[in-house]
Amino acid sequence: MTALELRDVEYSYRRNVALRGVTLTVASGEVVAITGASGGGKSTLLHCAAGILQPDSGTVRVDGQDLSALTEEERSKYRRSRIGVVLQFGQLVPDLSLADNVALPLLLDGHSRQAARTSAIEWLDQVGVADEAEATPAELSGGQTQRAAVARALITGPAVVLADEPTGSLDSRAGQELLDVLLKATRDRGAALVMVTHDNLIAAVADREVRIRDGVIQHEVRLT
Ligand SMILES: Nc1ncnc2c1ncn2[C@@H]1O[C@H](COP(=O)(O)OP(=O)(O)OP(=O)(O)O)[C@@H](O)[C@H]1O
Repeated sequence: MTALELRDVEYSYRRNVALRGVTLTVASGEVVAITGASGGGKSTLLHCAAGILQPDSGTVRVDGQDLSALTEEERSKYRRSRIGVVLQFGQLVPDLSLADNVALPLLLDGHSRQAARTSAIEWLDQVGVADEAEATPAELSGGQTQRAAVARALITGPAVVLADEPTGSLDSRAGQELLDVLLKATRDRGAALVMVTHDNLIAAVADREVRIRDGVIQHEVRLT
């Protein structure tokens, strides 16, 4: 089943053209690494796929839903439940505990505080930081907070997880561990995983590598 489909997506920052007609289809359960030199358009592609940026033209479908067909309010609700996002760092709310950070998407979707926290603590356990549930991000390592970011991205059961340099702020060992957690969590749930990376480690575990340059997909390599 197709989890994510970008068709002829174009995006410009004022006169700076970042994507020049990108078409990409990712199946449920597939792991795709987006690679390429700096400035090629990797992050812009990810932000369009996440519904954070609206393409100037072309369509983005997540789990069959055309994001541009939704109102802004519908889109943000859809994004929250069907799209998980993991960034390089700094994604968690600094004043909230890990448990409250991870519970947040469920609270915003109207779940009770107790149900949201119970689920958050289960998720923190799955990503290996349940003992740190009541600590705030500043009290923890980069690897621990990134694990919580993975839990927060997955707690709503998204069809697609989009990760922008998820291991970029970590040393190689913590990076490898985070990658293992991210791959397992998405595979267990059959979600598609699309990761932007400079890291060969990530490209090596992906099913497919998509290289982008000057806003165009330069080539795709199936790795498995
Ligand atoms: N907020 C912005 N305003 C104007 N131009 C931007 C903005 N963000 C990105 N760009 C430009 O869009 C193009 C694509 O940038 P993008 O960040 O998507 O590339 P990238 O491949 O992710 O780069 P990097 O690997 O350095 O993160 C570049 O020319 C960049 O300068």
